[in-house]
Order: sequence, then C-alpha cells, then structure tokens
Amino acid sequence: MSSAIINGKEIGQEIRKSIAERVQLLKEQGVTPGLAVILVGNNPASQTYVRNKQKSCEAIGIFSELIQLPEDVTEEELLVQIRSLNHRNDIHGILVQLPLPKHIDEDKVIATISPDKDVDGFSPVSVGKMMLGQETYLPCTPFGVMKLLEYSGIDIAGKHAVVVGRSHIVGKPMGQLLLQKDATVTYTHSKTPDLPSITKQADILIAAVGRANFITKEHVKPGAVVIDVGINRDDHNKLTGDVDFKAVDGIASHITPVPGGVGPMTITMLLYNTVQSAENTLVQDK
Ligand SMILES: Nc1nc(=O)c2c([nH]1)NC[C@@H]1CN(c3ccc(C(=O)N[C@@H](CCC(=O)O)C(=O)O)cc3)C=[N+]21
Repeated sequence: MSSAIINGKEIGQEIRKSIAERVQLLKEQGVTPGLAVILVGNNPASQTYVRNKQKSCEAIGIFSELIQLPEDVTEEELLVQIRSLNHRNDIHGILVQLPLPKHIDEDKVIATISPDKDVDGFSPVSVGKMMLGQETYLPCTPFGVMKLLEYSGIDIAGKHAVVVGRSHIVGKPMGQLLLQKDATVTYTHSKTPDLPSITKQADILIAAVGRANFITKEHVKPGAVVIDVGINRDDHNKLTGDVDFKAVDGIASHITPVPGGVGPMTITMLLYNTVQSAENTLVQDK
C-alpha cells in the first residue's frame, strides 16, 4: 500500500483563504499589510523564490515591495535600507532573501531587522522568544511543517521525532517546535554515526539535510510520518527533496512530496506572519 500524501499545496491554500479574510478585515480598518523583500544579486533560484513570494502576496491582497540591490552592494548600504524599512508604517514585514554574498555579515543584517517586522523569525530576539515559548514570529518553514502535521491529524505528544539537519532556519527551530508539542526530540546531523539506526526509531522523521534523495528505505520505520524539507535542484533544474520518495513510499504512513509539500507552506506562513504583524499595529494603536 502506498503512503498517504500530505498535500502542502492544498493545505496551504486552505490556510491562505483564512489569511485573505484577515487581510480584508484589516483593509476595512484602513490597513493594508505590507511586505518588503530585499534581494541582493541575481541568483536565478533566489529570483524565482522572490517572484513566487510576491505573486502569493498579490493573490491575497498584501502589498509587496521588492528592493533589488547589486551583488557588490556594501553591507552598510544594505543596513541603511533595512533601517529605513524598519521606520516605514506601510511595511509590516521585512525579508532579506538568503543566502547573502560572502562579503556581507548575515548575522549583522538579520539582527538589524526590527523584531516587530521579522516575519522570517530569524532575528536573535525572535529565536530567543521561540526558545522560551513566548509569542513571536515563528520561522516559516518549521511553522509550516507544524501546520502540515496539525491539518493531517498527526499527534505529536509522546512521539519520537528525529530531525536530520541542524540549520538555524530549519533543523534547530523544527526540533524546538516539536518539543513544545511534547515530542521526544532527537537531533542528528552530518557527524552522527550510524544515522539509520537513529532515524529508524522515528515516529516523525524530518529530513532537512540539503542532499537529494539522502533519506532512503533503510532510514525509515514502517508507519513513520516523513516530512521532506529538502529543495535540491538536479542538473536539469528539476526540484528534488532530501527523501527518495519512491523508496520510502509504502513504508511511511504519511509523506510530503517535493514539490507540493513543505515549500508552499513556507510561503503560506510568511503571509500569515505578515498579516499578524499588521494586526499587531492596530492593537498597539488602541
Ligand atoms: N530570508 C529567507 N527566507 C526564506 O524563507 C527563504 C530564504 N531566505 N531563502 C531561500 C529559502 C527557500 N525558500 C523556499 C520557499 C518556497 C518554496 C516553494 O514554494 N517551493 C515549491 C516549488 C517551487 C519551484 O518549483 O521552484 C514547492 O516545493 O512546491 C521553496 C523554497 C524560502 N527561503
């Protein structure tokens, strides 16, 4: 029997409907949510993502502004742009598309984004609040995975969740959000010996390694829920996940496809955070 497919495109659409309703309510109160996206250089993959983000904003009535800066822009010029966006009342969310060119200090850039507008949830303040379980903007990809699990009716409490990968933007926060929902969490990474012996214990397996088809049959316990966060492009520019879908299909109880799994949820939660930020300005004004 094949595994149940968790359809991120569909779940994302459903959530976007309710976000669109919140946008309408905001507009009735005179507020149009606004997202600024800063794109440095002309990496074609980044340009595609940014275009997708803008289209998604447009579709639900969020104003989006693209700020394109040349590859050789100075760090200070980038910081100046961010500071100016921090002060603008029509901008509720600021996203600096990563990765940045090597001459720019990514940490410094992210720390310059006002925590009130950090809809990526990457800033030190946001990360700290998340760790403490305080209200904040959650990083879009792990947040999207939590929504996928919720909408698919998958219980988390008491389950063994194994996260493969420990990046600041996916692996680390992913484990934290699962822990907050009472999973028993194991982090694994490139230095983990005998990876399959650990991933095989997972009730929920999160693949966030960044290597195409890395997770295969030997890594997966029968009946496990497998979430594929990978977005790898092959030589023909075809998108593939970190999971060898064909090998794992039929072993896992549930699996997310790539494309159409986690990716659309990442954008959905970016829209969600942006609208949340716009709503927060109304509460503060009262
Ligand atoms: N500051 C920052 N925030 C990010 O959230 C961020 C970033 N930088 N840099 C790059 C990564 C990558 N990322 C994706 C978002 C959506 C899809 C997505 O929608 N994927 C579609 C397919 C799209 C296609 O076909 O190319 C899918 O999986 O179905 C993919 C990748 C956000 N990122």
